Parts: sequence; C-alpha cells; structure tokens
Amino acid sequence: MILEVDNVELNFDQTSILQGIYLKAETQKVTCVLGRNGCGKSSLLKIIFGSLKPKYSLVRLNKNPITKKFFQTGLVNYLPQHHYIPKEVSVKKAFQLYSCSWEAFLKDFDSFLVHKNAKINELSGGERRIIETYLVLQSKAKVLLLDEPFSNIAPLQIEKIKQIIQQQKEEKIIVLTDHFYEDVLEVADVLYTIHHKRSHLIKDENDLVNFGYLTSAQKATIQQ
Ligand SMILES: Nc1ncnc2c1ncn2[C@@H]1O[C@H](COP(=O)(O)OP(=O)(O)OP(=O)(O)O)[C@@H](O)[C@H]1O
Repeated sequence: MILEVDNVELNFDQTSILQGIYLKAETQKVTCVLGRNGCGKSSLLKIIFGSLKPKYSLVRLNKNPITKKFFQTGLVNYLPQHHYIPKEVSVKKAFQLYSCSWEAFLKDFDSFLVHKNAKINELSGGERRIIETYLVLQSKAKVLLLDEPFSNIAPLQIEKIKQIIQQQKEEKIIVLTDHFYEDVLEVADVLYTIHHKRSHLIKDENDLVNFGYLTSAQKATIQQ
C-alpha cells in the first residue's frame, strides 16, 4: 500500500503554515517527519486524518484519491498529542472498547497488571500514553498516524514501542513525528523534515543540520 499526500496548503487566519507539501509513505517503511516546534507536523497529520481542513490537499491511497475525510473510511487511525481515552473508562474496559487483547499487552508491559481495574485517569501521564499508543498500534487500521509516540515515555518502554512499530509496519503504513530524534532516526525507513513550510526528503544527518533542525554537535553525537 502507498499513501501520498500532495500539494498541502494550510493557512491559519492570514498566516501561511504549510505550502506545497508532498509526503509518500508505504507499508514496510516507517515514514517519519522531523521539524522545529510550530513548523506544522501535527497539522499535517491532522490534515491526512481528515480532522483539519486545509485550503488545499490531496490524499491518495494506492493512487486513488480519498474523496471524503480519511477517518470516515475506517482505514486510518491517529494517535493525537493529547489523551483520547475518556478519563472515567477503566483500563480493562479500554482494551475491550478498542478490541485489543489485555493479555497480549501484559506480555510486553507486565508492570501494568496492578492497574487492571483502575480508571484510566488514575494512571500516570506516561502510563496512559503507553496504553493509548499501544491501542492505536494494534488497531485494525491499515494506516497509522502517530503524533509523538515516544514523548513522556521511559527509555525501556520506548524500546518496546519501537519493537511493536517494527512488527506493525509489515502490514501497515506508519507515519510518525516526535522530537526524540534519536529514536525517530532508529525506526525511520524514510525521513522528511518540514522547513520553511515545505517538506524535504532527508538523505542523511547532514540534511538535518542544513535544514536547521539539529546542531552540528547533536549530529556528531548521533554518528558516534
Ligand atoms: N487551531 C489553530 N489556530 C491557529 N493557529 C494554529 C492552530 N493550530 C496550530 N496553529 C499554528 O500552526 C503552526 C503549526 O502548528 P503544529 O501544531 O502543526 O506544529 P508542530 O510542528 O506539530 O509543533 P510541535 O513540534 O511544537 O508540536 C503553529 O505556529 C501553531 O501556532
């Protein structure tokens, strides 16, 4: 499967945010977007998902234009930056609601056993985020849009999330953005940055310096 988003043009009031964006994502290749705060990464994911209407955009799946909001097709799932599971729902109920196996989850995240009967808002922010990320990753949707899946998560759990991303990419298109750039670089098969409103395909870490995302010193640390 191939997802393409083309010619995105987004303005908020009189301010131009995105212009002429192109992004291509495929199954078996995790596609990542890096960029400075406020460059429009979350907006781009929302535009693909269909929850933000830009001035112009064209989303195609296997070359076929998506003519309605993408989320209405049931083919796409989206991890927003904010919590999305209603706070009164119990942890166990959340797994039922999202048709996901609690037992399978415990195999990867055994420390959550004690939270089985807790309400979701009784968990820490990071614990809640792990569950929300996991439920999106395990959903039946063929296209997954992940906005900051690594933020607020402890390193050991990030490794688990990355392993699940690697498993899921075999059959799903995954587009993700996060500022944990070392983790992003590790999972990324294809990498874009948004710079001066436009998308740029990244060839290597030098590009990330040239497009003003990393300092030379940060680049040197990655290469060690
Ligand atoms: N609803 C809105 N109304 C007006 N401006 C908005 C709105 N949503 C986002 N913006 C602006 O659009 C720009 C892009 O925001 P967006 O959240 O897409 O950036 P981002 O790259 O995801 O940032 P970050 O890395 O900080 O999460 C920002 O300047 C933001 O202030």
